[in-house]
Amino acid sequence: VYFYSAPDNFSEEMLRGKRVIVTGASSGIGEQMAYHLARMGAHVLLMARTEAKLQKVVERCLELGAASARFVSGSMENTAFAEEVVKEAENTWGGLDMLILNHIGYSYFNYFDGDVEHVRKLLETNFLSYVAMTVTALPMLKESEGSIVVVSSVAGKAGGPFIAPYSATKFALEGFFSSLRHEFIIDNVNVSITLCILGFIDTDSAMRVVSHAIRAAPSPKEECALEIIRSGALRQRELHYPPSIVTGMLLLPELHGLRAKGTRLLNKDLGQLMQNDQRKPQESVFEME
Ligand SMILES: NC(=O)C1=CN([C@@H]2O[C@H](COP(=O)(O)OP(=O)(O)OC[C@H]3O[C@@H](n4cnc5c(N)ncnc54)[C@H](OP(=O)(O)O)[C@@H]3O)[C@@H](O)[C@H]2O)C=CC1
Ligand SMILES: CC(C)CCC[C@@H](C)[C@H]1CC[C@H]2[C@@H]3C(=O)C=C4C[C@@H](O)CC[C@]4(C)[C@H]3CC[C@]12C
Repeated sequence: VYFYSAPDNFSEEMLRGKRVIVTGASSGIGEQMAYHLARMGAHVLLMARTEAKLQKVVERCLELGAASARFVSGSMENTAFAEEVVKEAENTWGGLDMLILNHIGYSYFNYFDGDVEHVRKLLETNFLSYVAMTVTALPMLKESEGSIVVVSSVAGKAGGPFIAPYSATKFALEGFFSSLRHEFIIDNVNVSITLCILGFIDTDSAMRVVSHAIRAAPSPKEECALEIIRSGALRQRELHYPPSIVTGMLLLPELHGLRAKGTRLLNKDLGQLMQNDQRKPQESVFEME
């Protein structure tokens, strides 16, 4: 009750002149965060693999009023690149105020196919690179008493069907960063850690992967991006977006008791989805509304 009634004293001025890294900023929620930060007058360093897309996002950021905007392209499958991105911030700004960790590698939405290498690669991209960036950025963040923002998901709080590898990487983030937060408190390290628990958001990639299988209406990526920045600036421990996911999460123990409900999938759509697989969807898993 205290958490949700905490005073909302956010002002966009809080981001003016701040030096912010946004990962996975070439599309989706990361791209929208870059635009909000630009409008607020922050310095932004954007990261993703596709240079052509990043170039366009940087141009738009400059039009919107960013104090400065630049990008580094490369893949976060490689932790050496994670360190390189933070070094770039050090070289250009000599410091850092906010590290927004948002990128993810490609996930399929289907029965776990037994591909252990895919799980390893996803853990490297979605989890280990977050750890590597945090380690390299920590001296600068301690100096500025800055913030780390970690973008996670409802799938990082509860298991659901068809997202086993992805869900594992998001659970790993929760374990690592909530443990680190305790250490910061013990050591009086004034660096905030905000974990963002998101529900279904209308980004192109999410819509491509699951819109045919999930009936729930997705929430808008623009508003989602703003809420992430706001919660980071306010140094909140967790963000839940959209707010409706809180009810779902409070009910989780009950849902588990009834066998993993909560995802409202149409059996009809699911049948279609699984056609390639020649397997029948297990109706019982998806019956509850
Ligand atoms: N959309 C949703 O429904 C939900 C999203 N989330 C979380 O929100 C965050 C953003 O998701 P969303 O905006 O939908 O995702 P997108 O797929 O739109 O964006 C992912 C970003 O990561 C980049 N990326 C992909 N692979 C790599 C890689 N190997 N190395 C570096 N960058 C990479 C992509 O650019 P490029 O391809 O150019 O590298 C892109 O900029 C994620 O953390 C996700 O888990 C959580 C819950 C729900
Ligand atoms: C457990 C219940 C209370 C609520 C379940 C809500 C379900 C429907 C929501 C919660 C988290 C969502 C997934 C997510 O986090 C990120 C991605 C990656 C993206 O590239 C493709 C879409 C995907 C798989 C989302 C699919 C929809 C999910 C499972």
